Amino acid sequence: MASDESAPEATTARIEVDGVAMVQLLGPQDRLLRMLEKQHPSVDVLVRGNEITLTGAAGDVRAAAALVDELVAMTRAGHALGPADVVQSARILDHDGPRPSEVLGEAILSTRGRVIRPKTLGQKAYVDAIEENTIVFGIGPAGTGKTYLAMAKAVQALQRKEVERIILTRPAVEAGERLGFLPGTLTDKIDPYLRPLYDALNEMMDPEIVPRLMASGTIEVAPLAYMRGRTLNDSFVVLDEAQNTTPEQMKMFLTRLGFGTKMVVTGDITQMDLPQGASGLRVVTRVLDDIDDIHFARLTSDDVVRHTLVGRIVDAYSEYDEKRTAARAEREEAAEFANRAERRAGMRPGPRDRMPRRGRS
Ligand SMILES: Nc1ncnc2c1ncn2[C@@H]1O[C@H](COP(=O)(O)OP(=O)(O)OP(=O)(O)O)[C@@H](O)[C@H]1O
Repeated sequence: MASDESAPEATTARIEVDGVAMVQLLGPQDRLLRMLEKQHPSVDVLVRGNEITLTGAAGDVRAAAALVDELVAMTRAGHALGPADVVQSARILDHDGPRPSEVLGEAILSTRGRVIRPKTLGQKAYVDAIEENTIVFGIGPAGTGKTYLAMAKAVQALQRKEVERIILTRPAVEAGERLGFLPGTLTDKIDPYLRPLYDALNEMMDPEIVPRLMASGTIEVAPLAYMRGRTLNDSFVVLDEAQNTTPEQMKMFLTRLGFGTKMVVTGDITQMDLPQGASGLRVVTRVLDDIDDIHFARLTSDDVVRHTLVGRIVDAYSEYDEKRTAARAEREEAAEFANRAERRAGMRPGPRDRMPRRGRS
């Protein structure tokens, strides 16, 4: 509960924290408190017992108090807060829309003593879209949790018995389609490409269960070429690194959809490994733009949950790419203009060009 005492130059808000251990709220060695101060550097934060006093300009104090209230609500709901939660909560409060505790509070999976939750607004929208649609495309830069959250939703669906199987697939650009796999030797050959999917699975499930579920076919990790000719029923299917599919592969994959199946396709259009030609992911965004039950979730540098520098690296590259694209468009336009001028200079006007256009059909 916060109370205001207005002074001419500064406002003070006092927040009594009930029902929450202060160490959970402020973190070991006050790490979360330091993070809180970083979000609102102009506000003085004083903690005495279970009372937090915030002093500073009225607007800043109000924002800091709203942040504290949200952190208290999340802690009270059993959310073990980390520094990223403080940063993300402050960001979410900057937007009109759902409250941080609504965005960051959803538990997708509890596994090995950890709870997997969305960590940003974009991740929450992505997870909600997966819940609500049959086919979801998660498109955005590296490190935004596209694969991780798709897999968490897959494991959740299996645990809730909404599906019978999980299928994880990737286009194996360098080997998969060219080597020609034999089922018996699959694991040996595909490991390097599918390794990240195994690793994420092992983070989300008891590592002892994973081989058992794979042996029984409940979980299948296979190159995209293995989907050809099949109908995928009662499954949760994740196609990862979809920027490396050709348009034909993407169509082949999407048309495998059977009853009771959900598909999540993840990719980053800026990270294509294909030597040439169009990306199936780029094409599909235009082809399936406006179909009910198919959703395109866009993640951005704001959703990067790796080191905060990764978000800035992503932005810097986007800016560089935009400049290059603009420069290329300018060059093409100049060349086209020069071409046209040359054509005009080289061509004597014909009789049709001198004739008035009106009346021609
Ligand atoms: N909500 C989350 N909770 C916990 N960890 C997360 C979350 N989102 C992402 N991560 C972490 O970030 C890492 C990167 O996520 P992920 O591999 O899904 O990114 P991506 O968007 O698919 O990027 P890439 O294109 O590089 O694969 C994951 O391995 C995971 O450790």
